[in-house]
Amino acid sequence: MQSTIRPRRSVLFVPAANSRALEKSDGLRPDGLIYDLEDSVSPEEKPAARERLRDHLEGSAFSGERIVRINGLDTPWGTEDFLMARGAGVDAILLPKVETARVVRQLVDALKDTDAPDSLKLWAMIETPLGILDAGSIAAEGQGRLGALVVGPNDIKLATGIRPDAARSEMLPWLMQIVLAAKAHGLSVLDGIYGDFRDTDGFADECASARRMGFDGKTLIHPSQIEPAEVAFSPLPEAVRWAETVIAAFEREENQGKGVIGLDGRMVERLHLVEATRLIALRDAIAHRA
Ligand SMILES: CC(C)(COP(=O)(O)OP(=O)(O)OC[C@H]1O[C@@H](n2cnc3c(N)ncnc32)[C@H](O)[C@@H]1OP(=O)(O)O)[C@@H](O)C(=O)NCCC(=O)NCCSC(=O)C[C@H](O)C(=O)O
Ligand SMILES: [Mg+2]
Repeated sequence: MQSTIRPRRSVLFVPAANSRALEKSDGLRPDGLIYDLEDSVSPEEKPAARERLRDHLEGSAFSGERIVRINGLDTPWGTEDFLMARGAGVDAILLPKVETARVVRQLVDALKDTDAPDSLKLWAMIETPLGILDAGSIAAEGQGRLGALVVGPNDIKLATGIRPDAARSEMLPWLMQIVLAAKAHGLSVLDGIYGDFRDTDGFADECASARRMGFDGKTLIHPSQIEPAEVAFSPLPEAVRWAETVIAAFEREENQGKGVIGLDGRMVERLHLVEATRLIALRDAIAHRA
């Protein structure tokens, strides 16, 4: 299990080929930024984008979580991207199109015996049929290095040919499989992007459904999506009140040592105390975000 809660409600992709977007990202306040070297960067731009990103990261003022999405290791750019990201002082390296546990193991090993800090995590995008089928083994292979699974809906659509409805009904079993794989191994899990960035109602609906499914947050493509994502994935005031009540009830002298109590006409067990404590920790982590 993760020892500290880190809010990952809003994690914005920033194309490393776009110097204006890089500059702009420094002044934004999502929980995290994913600097992208993969799909938003054309093959011709890849080497220059990597150098631009290296320079940017050196002087970046962004205080949230910083992640670099590299190209796949089976591409001409993946290894150099990985080496650059490893030395750039970021929080995580996001691997695209992860299909096997072997790839995770390879990169976990590549970080051993280097000066990469233990705090440097790997994140894995699950966005192909094989990746979805093997999500459990991928999540299991992290050896403490893997921090999160991230859904890639565009690649899933490309690889499968599905045309999901607005509620993503056709995709739900796959999304839930990814959520389950992450939860089974104590990883964060982030929902994929919502491409129609002017459709605010559609975005809000998708965030709400992602939250119900158990996602910790959503990856984003546009600054306008940050605030609605944070609203959707923050603890609701009534949930905070419930959590405080549960914690206070279990602290009462008469409830010491009890596994189950009645509270306002409802059964409350110690597992609810775990849930309440986690919720308060998330609320506090959000409040204390740098
Ligand atoms: C989608 C965009 C190309 C739209 O850009 P644009 O038309 O310029 O939008 P706006 O004019 O509304 O932008 C307003 C200002 O905001 C800045 N901006 C826009 N997007 C970003 C961003 N992501 N990060 C930082 N800043 C951003 C603009 O520069 C404007 O600033 P100003 O000049 O001051 O007015 C664009 O939003 C974009 O490129 N988004 C990210 C695209 C991306 O990274 N794609 C790859 C990741 S998603 C993916 O790969 C899917 C996944 O793998 C899967 O399989 O599903
Ligand atoms: Mg993708």
